[in-house]
Amino acid sequence: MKVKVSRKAHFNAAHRLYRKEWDDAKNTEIFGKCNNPNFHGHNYELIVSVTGEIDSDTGFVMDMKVLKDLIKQEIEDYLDHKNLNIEVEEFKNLNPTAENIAVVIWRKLRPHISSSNDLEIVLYETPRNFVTFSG
Ligand SMILES: Nc1nc2c(c(=O)[nH]1)N=C([C@H](O)[C@H](O)COP(=O)(O)OP(=O)(O)OP(=O)(O)O)CN2
Ligand SMILES: [Zn+2]
Repeated sequence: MKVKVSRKAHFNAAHRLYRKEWDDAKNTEIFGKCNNPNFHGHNYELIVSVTGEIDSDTGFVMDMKVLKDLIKQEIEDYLDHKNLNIEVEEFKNLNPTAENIAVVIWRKLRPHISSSNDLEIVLYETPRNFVTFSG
């Protein structure tokens, strides 16, 4: 019997969507206002879910306090109030789209989650735009 436990978190970050290899006309055609060279910010909302068997001793799939601390250390401290394109190594050569940010978050958390549990990332870039990644 598997159960999914989830923790919400948030961070604020700035980004610009563009490809260095494309000229400004092409970048504006594809990315529109998101190609503004002055960057813009989002209040990202993150839902991290871990699915697995309930431990018969603790009653936990995973201790939510441990999950909370893990998200703070690995994600919030790493991304909050950052310019993703400039300050975050993974995005120096990778467009910081919601899809790519979700994959980066999954890769940073996965080594810390029990291999017998599944990990899912839901990332809201705006209240109406969100992506889901499960590895
Ligand atoms: N597949 C993706 N498409 C877009 C992404 C993305 O990460 N993946 N990102 C953007 C922009 O960064 C931004 O998220 C779009 O903002 P906007 O279109 O203004 O979205 P809103 O939800 O604020 O728009 P409403 O009109 O208020 O619904 C673009 N595309
Ligand atoms: Zn944006």
